[in-house]
Amino acid sequence: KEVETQTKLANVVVLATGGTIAGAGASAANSATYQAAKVGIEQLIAGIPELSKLANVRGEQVMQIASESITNDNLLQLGRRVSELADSKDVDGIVITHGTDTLEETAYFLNLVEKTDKPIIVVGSMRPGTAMSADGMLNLYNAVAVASSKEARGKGVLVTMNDEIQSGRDVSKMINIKTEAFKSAWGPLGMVVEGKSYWFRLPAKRHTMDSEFDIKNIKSLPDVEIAYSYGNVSDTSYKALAQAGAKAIIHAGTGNGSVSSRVVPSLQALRKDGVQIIRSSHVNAGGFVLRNAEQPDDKYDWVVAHDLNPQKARILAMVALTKTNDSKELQRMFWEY
Ligand SMILES: NC(=O)C[C@H](N)C(=O)O
Repeated sequence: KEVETQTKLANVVVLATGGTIAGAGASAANSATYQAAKVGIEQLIAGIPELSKLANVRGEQVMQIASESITNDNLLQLGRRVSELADSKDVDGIVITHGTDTLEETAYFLNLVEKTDKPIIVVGSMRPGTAMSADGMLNLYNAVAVASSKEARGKGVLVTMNDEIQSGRDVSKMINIKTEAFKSAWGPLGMVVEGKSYWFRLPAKRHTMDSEFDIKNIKSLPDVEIAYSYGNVSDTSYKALAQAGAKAIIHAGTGNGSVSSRVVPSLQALRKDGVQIIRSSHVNAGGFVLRNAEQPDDKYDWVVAHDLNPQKARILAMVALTKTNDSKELQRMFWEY
């Protein structure tokens, strides 16, 4: 009986969505030229026999796309399936294989809306499985290792890339050609080595069980768009996005989410018309936008995204707008999540 309990393996479901981890190239030398989303989940799992020592693993192909093409409907579809599995008592952990281009967005979305403390791990690769030194196998092995561990419970949605365990909220694709592509301004939470995880810190922001958002109550996501800022920027894109129906515009600002004097009047006018203006920063290694520091946000009734990069700010804005259109409430959410 004792032996039986000791060797009881966790049940882990791998939900496959495509990406380079399911990619295939013409030759082993093709590490960057290949087609994403080609290989099915059964084949990926069969390629790593060592998984069977970590957990009882089964796969499900939810979609088969390159992650740059993920839509809001795809996010909702995936989120609902994760939620169903998390509610099942036969499932101990969930892994999602995903393209790396928007992996940080999906991971943050799930971190906000999944009401579970079971491990949810999002994983991708930078090289297709057909390439020399492909990174997908080990990344997926690590993801299953973390998903099947008790220590990963209650830590929010996690990402395992390059031997690191990152918070899905903080992590971002910072480099697009190296296998050490994913980093967080605040550092990884831990490491996973030879199938064992080593933890060093915990996420500080609200997530999953402690979140006020629930995928079960989200029918659709509102239109939130991003406008990129730079020297000599004009208001053309901001106005066009609002005209096309954006409920909020994420200002992907320079530096501290600063706003060019050329576009300030237009952003004020858009806010008066009901569009939420959310100031974020597009600096590479981690923006940090403070309220009323670069612009009088109180006076203009704008929101700041704090340390969320523009693409993560879009995710939180969409989810938040399913609950409220009050700018003070939105700002509270941007501080708390
Ligand atoms: N490395 C990758 O997965 C990139 C690919 N374009 C994707 O996001 O699906």
